Amino acid sequence: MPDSGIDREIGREQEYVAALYARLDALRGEAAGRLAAAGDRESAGVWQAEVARLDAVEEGLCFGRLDMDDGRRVYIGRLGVFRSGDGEPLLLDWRVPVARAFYTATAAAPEGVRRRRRITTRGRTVVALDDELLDRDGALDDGLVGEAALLAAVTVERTGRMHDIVTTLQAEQDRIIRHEPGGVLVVQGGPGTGKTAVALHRVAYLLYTRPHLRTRGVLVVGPSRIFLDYIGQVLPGLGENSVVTATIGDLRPDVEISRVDPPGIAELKGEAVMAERLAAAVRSKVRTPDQPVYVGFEQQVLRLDPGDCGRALRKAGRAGLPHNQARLVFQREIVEVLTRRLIEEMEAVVLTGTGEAIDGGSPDGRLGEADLRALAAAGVVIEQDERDDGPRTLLDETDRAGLRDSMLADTGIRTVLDALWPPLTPERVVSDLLGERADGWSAADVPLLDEAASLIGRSAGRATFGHVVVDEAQELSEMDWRMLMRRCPTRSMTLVGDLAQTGNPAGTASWDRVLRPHVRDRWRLARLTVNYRTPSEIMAVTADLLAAHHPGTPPPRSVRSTGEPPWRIGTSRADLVTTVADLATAHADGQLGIIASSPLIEPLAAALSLANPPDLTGKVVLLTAGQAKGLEFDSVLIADPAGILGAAPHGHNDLYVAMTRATRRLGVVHPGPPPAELAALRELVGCDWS
Ligand SMILES: Nc1ncnc2c1ncn2[C@@H]1O[C@H](COP(=O)(O)OP(=O)(O)OP(=O)(O)O)[C@@H](O)[C@H]1O
Repeated sequence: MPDSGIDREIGREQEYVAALYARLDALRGEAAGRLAAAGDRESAGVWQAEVARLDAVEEGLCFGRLDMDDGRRVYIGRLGVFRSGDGEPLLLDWRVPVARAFYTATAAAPEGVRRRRRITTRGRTVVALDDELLDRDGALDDGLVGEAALLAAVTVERTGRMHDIVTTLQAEQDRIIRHEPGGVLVVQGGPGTGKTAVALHRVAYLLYTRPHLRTRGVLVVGPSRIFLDYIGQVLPGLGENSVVTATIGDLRPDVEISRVDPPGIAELKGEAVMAERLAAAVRSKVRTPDQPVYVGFEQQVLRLDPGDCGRALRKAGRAGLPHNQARLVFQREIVEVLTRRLIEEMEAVVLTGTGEAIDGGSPDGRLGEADLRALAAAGVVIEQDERDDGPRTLLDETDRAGLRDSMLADTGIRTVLDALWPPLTPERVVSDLLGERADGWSAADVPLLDEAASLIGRSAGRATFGHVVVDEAQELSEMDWRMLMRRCPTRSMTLVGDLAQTGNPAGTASWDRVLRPHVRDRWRLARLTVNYRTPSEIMAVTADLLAAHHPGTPPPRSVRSTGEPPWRIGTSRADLVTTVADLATAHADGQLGIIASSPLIEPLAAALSLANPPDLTGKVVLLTAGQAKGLEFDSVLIADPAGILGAAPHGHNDLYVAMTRATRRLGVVHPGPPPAELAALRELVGCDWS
């Protein structure tokens, strides 16, 4: 189109977009008015959310237009806007079915679309239009939709905060986002394939199409607080503010994580067998005596036989309740036995009308002092003139209930009951099992405490969710999965991850292995194959690492090349910090992430005056490979790759994570010879990032 034609077209779209913003402003005014007039907290909450939703869509309100074969024309944007009066749709929400073709139509399968137009706005001004005609015969189809806009989006400078990709979602991503919500959907994909982005857009899609999830709740689990901060703006930017985000540790806010487990221990604590051990530990606290137990109550001595205890234990066990609740059943049973015994004793001394003692009662035919005291303790007062009445049942049901309550409140009886079936706390169960002093908990203890809480019945009131999303799902241990499944009774889940990036030794190498115990084979696998982050030059140098440790895992196809091959610089251990610091100081273009082995973090933070824990919005961000999980930077400098490789059993995966965080440039500084996996990298003598 000649320039004047483009300008005219932009002008026309500007008019349309201006009308949309005018309507949006009117809706905002209306919502603000309703909020101000709201009479109760509930309606204030509703209008508050509506105001936030309308505010969130200011940037990029309208980003597309579809011209259909049948002459219809629809505009697509961040939310649905309707004309006042006749309710005619002016803008379609990207989540409605008609809008789907915006993401999936191709020249080969145009889905009734003649033209797809991308509308780029800055503020409220239309600045560019990008048209694709889909009805041309033989048009090239490389699988990418709106390539120019996509490439513009993926090359933009990073800020330390993730943004939504609603304007450039690709077809393979859209399919996952709109996948039906029931059951477990696993999204496996290499680095940079958009797993996080897709998971978050899926949440927005599900909340829009299944409004009941707003009340049931949606939980997004991420690997760290740093990561949750990184993604924190995406859902609000899509108008969704109602989602709970948490790390696995946050699922038990009452547990303070204050220590790190030694190597190997976290792995053991994460194994599913720990659940059996905890259950056995809880069971072992319940004891059947092998001798009769004598219980004193108000100067009466009552006998409990092992058989009595066994019967009560079995009855409590059959109730199928958690330990502390089943304990109450057990106590009731035992107290019932004791009450019966006591009444037998008492009724043995009741007199007949002629003054005879029945049942071999006392020869003088009177209630003994001890009997009277026991009865008085139970609140049963026998008047003087009643004591010699004839044969009768001494205690009615109210008296018996009073007697049972007194027994339950009696410290002596409670001590006996607690010795047989003690009350438990999760902390005690876990520390007894681990044989550790409870001087603080580690992250791997959290699911153990949660398991123990559910075994003993201390999990009432824990939040559950209608849908759960887990990012970096490969990091969860078997015990973490158990804890998470308890938060999602419907088993409606979206799990995204990459088995080649597992860093946690207790994490997984098989989706089937971790999911089968919970959902058998009722889970679906979807794959993402295109890497939008990492250029082909960087992916090429990770090939050896991937092939060595994950043979058979195809690397994702990079969507672009930069012409900037990654490099490495050798140095001595003594010069390592200075070399890295010099390179960081020389870096000027965009955001730099320095990913270092753990022992280097402190000296580097000191040398470069960098925040530790990291500040993701800084020009230079310093972090470990574990902390870098899920994040990205314009440039990445890896310091001490051998240190990262050797620090953990899955060090190769950690190095793979570190190498795939860059959108443009990757440099490696290694003390001594480079690890074999990186030997093929171009070696530089000095570097200024140019
Ligand atoms: N369709 C898209 N349009 C624009 N940008 C995209 C698209 N898909 C992904 N991206 C961008 O690519 C980058 C990587 O996406 P994301 O972090 O979701 O990948 P990931 O698969 O979770 O990566 P990793 O496993 O390495 O953490 C992000 O900057 C994201 O915004």
